[in-house]
Order: sequence, then C-alpha cells, then structure tokens
Amino acid sequence: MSETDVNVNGFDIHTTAGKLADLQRRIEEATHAGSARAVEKQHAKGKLTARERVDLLLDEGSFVELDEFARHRSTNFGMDANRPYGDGVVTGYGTVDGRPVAVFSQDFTVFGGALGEVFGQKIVKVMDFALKTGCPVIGINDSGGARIQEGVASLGMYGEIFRRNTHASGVIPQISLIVGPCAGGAVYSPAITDFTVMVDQTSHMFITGPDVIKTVTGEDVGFEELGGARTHNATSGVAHHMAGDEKDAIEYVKALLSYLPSNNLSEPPAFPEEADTELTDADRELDALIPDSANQPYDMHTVIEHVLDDGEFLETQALFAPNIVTGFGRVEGRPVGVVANQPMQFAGCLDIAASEKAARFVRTCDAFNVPVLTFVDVPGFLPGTDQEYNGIIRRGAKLIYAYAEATVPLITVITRKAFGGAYDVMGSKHLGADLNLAWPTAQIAVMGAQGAVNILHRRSLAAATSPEEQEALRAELLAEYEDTLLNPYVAAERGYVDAVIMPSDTRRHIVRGLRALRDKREALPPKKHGNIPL
Ligand SMILES: CCCC(=O)SCCNC(=O)CCNC(=O)[C@H](O)C(C)(C)COP(=O)(O)OP(=O)(O)OC[C@H]1O[C@@H](n2cnc3c(N)ncnc32)[C@H](O)[C@@H]1OP(=O)(O)O
Repeated sequence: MSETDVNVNGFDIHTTAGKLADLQRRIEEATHAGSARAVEKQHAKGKLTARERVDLLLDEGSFVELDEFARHRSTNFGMDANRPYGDGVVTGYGTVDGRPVAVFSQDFTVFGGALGEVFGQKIVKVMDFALKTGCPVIGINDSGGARIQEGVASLGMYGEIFRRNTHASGVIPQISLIVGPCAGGAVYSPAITDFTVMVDQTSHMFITGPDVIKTVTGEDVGFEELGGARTHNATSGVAHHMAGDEKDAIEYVKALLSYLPSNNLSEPPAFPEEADTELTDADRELDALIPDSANQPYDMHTVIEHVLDDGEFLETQALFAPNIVTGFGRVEGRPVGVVANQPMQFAGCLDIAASEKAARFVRTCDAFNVPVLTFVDVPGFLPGTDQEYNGIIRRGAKLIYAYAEATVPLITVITRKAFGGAYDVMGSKHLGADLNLAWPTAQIAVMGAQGAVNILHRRSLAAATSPEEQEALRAELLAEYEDTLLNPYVAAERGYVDAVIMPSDTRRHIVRGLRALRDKREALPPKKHGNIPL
C-alpha cells in the first residue's frame, strides 16, 4: 500500500473496508456539523440541537435522514472554506406514534441556521416527499433567516418553500415548531402552516427586528415583547400554543398529530370504543350548570369536558381571543373539533379575533375530516369603533364562510344565548349544521330583553308619568318579551333546532349524532376556489 492510498484519516479508501470506514467518518462529521462551542452556546440558552429535537419528536430509531452529505457550493466571502455536511438543516422522515411523518430541523449551530440554496433544496425535497406520500410535515425552525452570503438564491428557496406550504395546505397537516429565531420573510412559512407552536423565552418571530424598528419608527421594543411566544400567543394570534420548554412543545405537536389524519384523503386516527349511553352522575351535573340569571357567566370548558371522552381537551390558541374556545377531543375514540363561545370572557361576544380564530379552526377541521361540535352562548358581536374600523364586517364574515363551506359532520348545541347575527354565524342550521340541539335555557332571538324593550317600547316607556311607573312598565314588558321569545321553542317549531334536550342528555345526543353522521357525504358546487373575505 502506497502512502497516497491512505487518506488523512488513516484508512485506504481503495479498499472496501476503507470505503466503509470513510462513510462512517463522513456520517460522524455530518452528525457533528456544528462546532462544540456552538453546541455549548445552544445548550446554554436552554435550547436543544437540531438532531436532539428530531430524536425527541420521532419514535426511537425511526428517523431516516435525507441529504446528510449535501453542502453548499457558494464561494462568496470565503464560504468555500467552510462547507459543513448537511448545510445547516437536518431533513428526513420517520414515525410519531407509529405513523409516518416528514421533518426538517434547522441547525442554529451551523451558520446560525441561515437558509441558503442547498439548505432550501433539502427542505423543498422533504416537503415534496411528504406531499407525494401523504404524510404530515413538521418544520422545526431555529434560524437567522435568508443566508446573507447567498443572496437571491436564498430568497428564491424561501419562495419555493412558501409555494409548497400553500399547495400542501389542506392536503397534509403542516406543523411549525419555533424554537429559536424566525425572522424576516422566513416567518411566512410557519404562518401558512396549520399550527405554530412556540417556546416561552427562547423563540421569536418578527418581520423586522428591534434595531430596524428603532431606526424607522423610534419605538423601543425588545425581542421578547416584539415577537416572543407570549406576544404571538396572546396578542397577534400567530401561534397556537405557548410551551414552557422544547419538550413541552414537542409533546403538544405529538398530541395535535394524534387528532389529525395523515392527509385529506384519510380519516383521523380513531381508537373506537363504544360510549356508555346510560345517563351518568357526571352527565347530570350539566343540569345545574346554567345560572338563573342570564348575566351570570359560567365556564364553557365544563360543558366541553362533560362531552368529550375522559374530559380530555387539547385547546388551541388558548391565550388568544379567549372569548371563543377551540380545540380537539374525542367522542367514542374518534377525533372531534370543538368551537365554543366562552361566557367568562366578554360575555362570550364575537369579535374580530374570535371570528378569525374560530374560522381558521373550522376550516382546519373541515380540511382534515374532523367533525365540528359547536357550543353556543353568544350575546352578539362586540360593539365599538375599534371593531368597526378594523373590519369586523369583513373579518367576521370569515366565520360564516367557514361554517357554510364545511362538509364534515356539524353538531351545534345552544346552551343559552344565541342572539342576532351571531346566532346565524355560530354553526346554525341555516349555514348547514346537521344537528342543532338546544337546552331549555336557550334564548334564541334577535336580541336580549333589555335591548328589545328599549327599541319596541321607547315611546310608551317615555310616556310613563313617574320613574316608578316606568320601572314597573319596563319589568312587565321585559317579562312579556322573555316569555314570548327568549326560549328555544320558537326555533324548535320551525325546525331550526332539531331537539330541545336536557343538558344531561347532551353527551348521549352527540354520541348518537356522530354515529349517524359518520358516513355523511356532502359536495359543494364545483369551482376553482371560493373567495373568502381575507
Ligand atoms: C424570505 C426570507 C427573507 C429573510 O429571511 S430576511 C431576514 C434575514 N435575517 C435577519 O435579518 C436576521 C439576521 N440575524 C440576526 O439578527 C441574529 O443573528 C439573530 C438571528 C437574532 C441571532 O442572534 P444571536 O443568537 O446573537 O446569534 P448570532 O448573531 O451570533 O448568529 C449566529 C451565527 O449565525 C450567523 N447568522 C445569523 N443570521 C445569519 C444570516 N441571515 N445569514 C448568514 N449568517 C447568519 C451569524 O453571523 C453567526 O455566525 P458566527 O457564529 O459568528 O460565524
């Protein structure tokens, strides 16, 4: 063996054993592409590495890596001297709870996770793989954004990713984990995906950072306040869950996946079990839930938890627009989506944020064959110039659109108020719900008693000769209105509600309704696409 046959690593790559050893060396190099110092810095920030995240997400031993040896060909700014294997992103496929998924995990320890041409090509390839095989794609984002040295080649790849996010939308579930920076136009990939999960304190999303904002507008704002997990969960509504740490974030992603099918042509995973349709003590608790006073709130979570298997409810966007509750659960082991007004917040009024939150959720369920249960206690739309100027007309319309377009089984339960346009919006019969149930405490009318009496009897109230007489008359008129219209029976007479039920019967009705609707098939008129008011 001549000296040139032995490579720098001490083995002869002209022999089979040498070639195998060379592969092992390359794998080792690819696996440790980030420097030890960069990994240490990453851990010191409370962050995991790209590979540690993949390992946590996927079933043990299931990960199959793609493009491990891909690397950039850029020569700008001395880049050719540093060409790490993998180019800063780990991509591949594996399983979560035994079900196939595709994954990409950006590696902040290599070029700050900045996306160059090859990095982008790797993501595009794994997204195409997911779309072709019909499996969810999970994107783990921890990146400085477009790789500055690679200029437009990098921007072009972002465009390719956005296009694939859009084409995959409604076909395969797409979930984004934000576990570090996600800056500039890069935020638009997660924004198009179905769910975005952020980690408190260590993840940030923004279009322009604090320095640019200071220069352009003079505002002083820090990373956390500008684009931290709390901001995007509670204020902007960009994110769907704020995790305490990365493990929590990954557990949430796994839980989401457990409610979603692999693609739009398959059914969500079910763990069929026959529900006990005998009345239970827990069912009977609902009979005492609604307060006598219509102005007193109660927690709609109680209703939701009494209906779902084991009371298990995975809430989405829990911190955003809490006046409407959205999330997933199971009935008889089969996934359902839940949309519910929350009387504890703004008396359950609909506003812009609540309408958009619920509309997006209904569309997600509809895209992925998840039936929707709607629980209604809504006094109307939130009044105010803020709402009007910001487009409650245009933006509230999204919820109507979402329900009217949905073809999955839809069951609606009116527990108390269903007033005005909000009655129509919240999964009414008129928008296409399959089964509409009402509790005896339901009040289905154009408005509440006070408002109605003020409008209908303004003149007779003004004609009262004393304040005492006016109050007595008002009380009489309120009682008359309440007795005549504030009940579920006027709607029931017309078939707008299919049944008025005891609250304790809700679970049984939902179980039987979902069984009956299991094979529901409904088709909308063919069209290129609708024109939802955006
Ligand atoms: C359509 C998409 C368009 C876009 O993405 S536009 C957005 C472009 N990106 C940005 O403006 C963000 C630039 N980066 C930053 O502001 C900061 O690096 C960031 C993300 C807040 C992280 O800060 P730190 O945690 O302090 O980390 P750091 O600055 O020391 O960075 C670590 C290493 O990563 C490098 N890096 C970060 N962003 C990069 C980029 N975009 N292109 C190329 N390299 C980038 C950075 O130079 C540093 O490298 P090194 O370790 O010093 O060799």
